[in-house]
Amino acid sequence: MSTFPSQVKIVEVGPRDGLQNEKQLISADDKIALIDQLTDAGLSYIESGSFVSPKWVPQMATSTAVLTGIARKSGVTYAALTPNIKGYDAAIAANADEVAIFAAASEGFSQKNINCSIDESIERFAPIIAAAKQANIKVRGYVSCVVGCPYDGEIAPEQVAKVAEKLHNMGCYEISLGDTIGVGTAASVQKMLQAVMAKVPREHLAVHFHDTYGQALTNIYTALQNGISVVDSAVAGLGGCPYAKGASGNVATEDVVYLLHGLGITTGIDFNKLLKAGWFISDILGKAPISKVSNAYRAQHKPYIEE
Ligand SMILES: CC(=O)SCCNC(=O)CCNC(=O)[C@H](O)C(C)(C)COP(=O)(O)OP(=O)(O)OC[C@H]1O[C@@H](n2cnc3c(N)ncnc32)[C@H](O)[C@@H]1OP(=O)(O)O
Ligand SMILES: CC(=O)CC(=O)O
Repeated sequence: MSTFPSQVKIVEVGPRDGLQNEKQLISADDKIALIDQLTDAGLSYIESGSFVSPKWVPQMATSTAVLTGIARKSGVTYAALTPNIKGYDAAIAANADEVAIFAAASEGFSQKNINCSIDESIERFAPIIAAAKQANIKVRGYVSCVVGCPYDGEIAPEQVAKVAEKLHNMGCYEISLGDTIGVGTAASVQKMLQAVMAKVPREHLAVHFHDTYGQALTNIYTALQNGISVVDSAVAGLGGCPYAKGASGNVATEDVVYLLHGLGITTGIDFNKLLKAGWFISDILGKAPISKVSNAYRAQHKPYIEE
């Protein structure tokens, strides 16, 4: 217990990772309403869009409208994904507070996801880092497929460490380690974290688990035991990647907050407002949240815990 951080920052990726794979196009207004509710619930970091090719990810074509339409709250970071300098310029024009670049630990996924090799992707990111440095914009880095890849299979922890170190050395202030297809277990995640922490200090690491095999909370617990204090999650357990067939949603923010609060770890999040935000977007999508916690509260308190 004593090794756990006393406070955890949740990076809410629902409006981006959560929605990017939804076939039904969600309007900018609905995305704005979701982000505003998440802000009101106390999330301090909300990945609000993605400036990628709309031909590749049509759902994210509203990102300029979304980032320019939200009610910004002081102290909250509204970030966006940027694969190249074109995306960076568009994100900054839309007032993104921060950007995130995204590499992969596997060549197969890098090719399918961003149409280039890992080394080429690092080259494409260099101008983003340079421009962001000049503009005083922080850059977050992702490494996808940190345990397994839908194309290349099992991924060696040393390969993850190599890519994470590259992103860290080139100027990313934080590296988010993504189990894109959710195959990790406590044992494989521990091995991967050990290899990465030998190259990048844990203070600069975040974890990003998809829950395909139901292991996400256990894997987060493993990361917390390693002193990692930044966790990515998506409200209502939304999510999936268009280039990782069969991968299910991100771990639900509701489930993560329930775990953290149960451990006495503070998050600054109003749990009830978070539940409401999850039901708001799930109603629009026509399905219940993929969060056991949220469904349990709904069943017991109909529809939420009334204040
Ligand atoms: C694990 C995860 O969840 S990661 C997130 C999910 N995955 C993604 O979002 C990846 C999406 N991938 C992509 O958008 C693409 O692979 C890219 C843009 C990164 C690279 O695609 P490429 O086809 O190699 O790009 P290229 O530079 O050749 O440009 C092709 C077209 O895309 C357009 N384009 C390139 N970058 C962008 C951008 N950032 N924003 C909008 N359009 C863009 C170009 O203008 C060009 O348009 P045109 O055909 O009308 O002339
Ligand atoms: C960029 C991401 O969304 C991280 C991942 O799931 O691989």
